[in-house]
Amino acid sequence: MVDVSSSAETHRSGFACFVGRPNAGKSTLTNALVGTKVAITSSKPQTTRHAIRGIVHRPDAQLIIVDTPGVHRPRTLLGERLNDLVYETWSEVDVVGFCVPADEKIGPGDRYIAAELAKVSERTPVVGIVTKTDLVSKDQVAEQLLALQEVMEFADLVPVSAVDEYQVDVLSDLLVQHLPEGPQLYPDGEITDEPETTLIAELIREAALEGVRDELPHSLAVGIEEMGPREGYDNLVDIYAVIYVERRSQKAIVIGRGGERLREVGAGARKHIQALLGSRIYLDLHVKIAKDWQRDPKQMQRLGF
Ligand SMILES: Nc1nc2c(ncn2[C@@H]2O[C@H](COP(=O)(O)OP(=O)(O)OP(=O)(O)O)[C@@H](O)[C@H]2O)c(=O)[nH]1
Repeated sequence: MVDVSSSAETHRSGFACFVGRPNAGKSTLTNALVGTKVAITSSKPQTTRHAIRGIVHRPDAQLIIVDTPGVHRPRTLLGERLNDLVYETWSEVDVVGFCVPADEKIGPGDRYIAAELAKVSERTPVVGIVTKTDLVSKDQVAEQLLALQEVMEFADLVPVSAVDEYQVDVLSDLLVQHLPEGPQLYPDGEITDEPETTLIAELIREAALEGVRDELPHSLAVGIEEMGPREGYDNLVDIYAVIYVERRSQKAIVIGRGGERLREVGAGARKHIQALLGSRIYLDLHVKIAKDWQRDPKQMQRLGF
């Protein structure tokens, strides 16, 4: 079970994706969750394999819903074997929503997805979602929930209707409860075509602050020096980033004994960046001392402030 007792001030942020056979209602549900207030354009720069489908902005959380490459497309799901990228995405997001429509019998397609999902469910919680409840009776919804429960072990089960907006807020709460604590990653409002590097820098900053927030309050910034797909590779993005600190002592904290901490920072950031981009990344992290960068307008600009 998830912890619902945490304080109201806790802010969570992270990633989710929906899976389910074609027509299960994934896109409609994403739109219902995101709502109309925040219009989300699918930001899909070159490096991004799977687009961000929507961002749920809440006072207490930010939930970024990403595509699973290959899985959302009709046909590939039943016909072909899922590729490695799908498993990677499933293990990189914080929670997966498995959608099954209320008005169709659970079939081999659903069982196939469930069996594949079960392989990652130890790492990533899976929420079972019965969609389109407005199309059937209450009894049928109950039956479908029972049937779904048989298919695999779920972290939570919930019936929803995107059309009636029935329990969409409940689903939002459930998904958010599986996210780690973290700050708002995207600004409110529409996504522009610019923020990919901003978000990546923020993910690295978050990972760098993990556990040492008190020691490194605001004196840490991240700059993305260079980023792009590696030539000759189908699915690999190189990212060169610099973590800027103000003092030698802070540099030592970030790097840790024998570089151990920096490796952890890299691993933590990589997981979420891969979830965001939908491709493998090579993350080159350096720590530099930028003395008093907070007071230097030139440096501030370079760091995106
Ligand atoms: N009645 C009703 N219809 C719904 C609901 N959600 C989705 N639909 C309809 O179901 C159909 C499929 O919905 P999508 O959201 O496109 O399904 P999807 O899972 O994203 O489909 P793919 O992109 O093919 O994988 C559409 O015609 C939707 O209008 C719902 O809550 N109630």
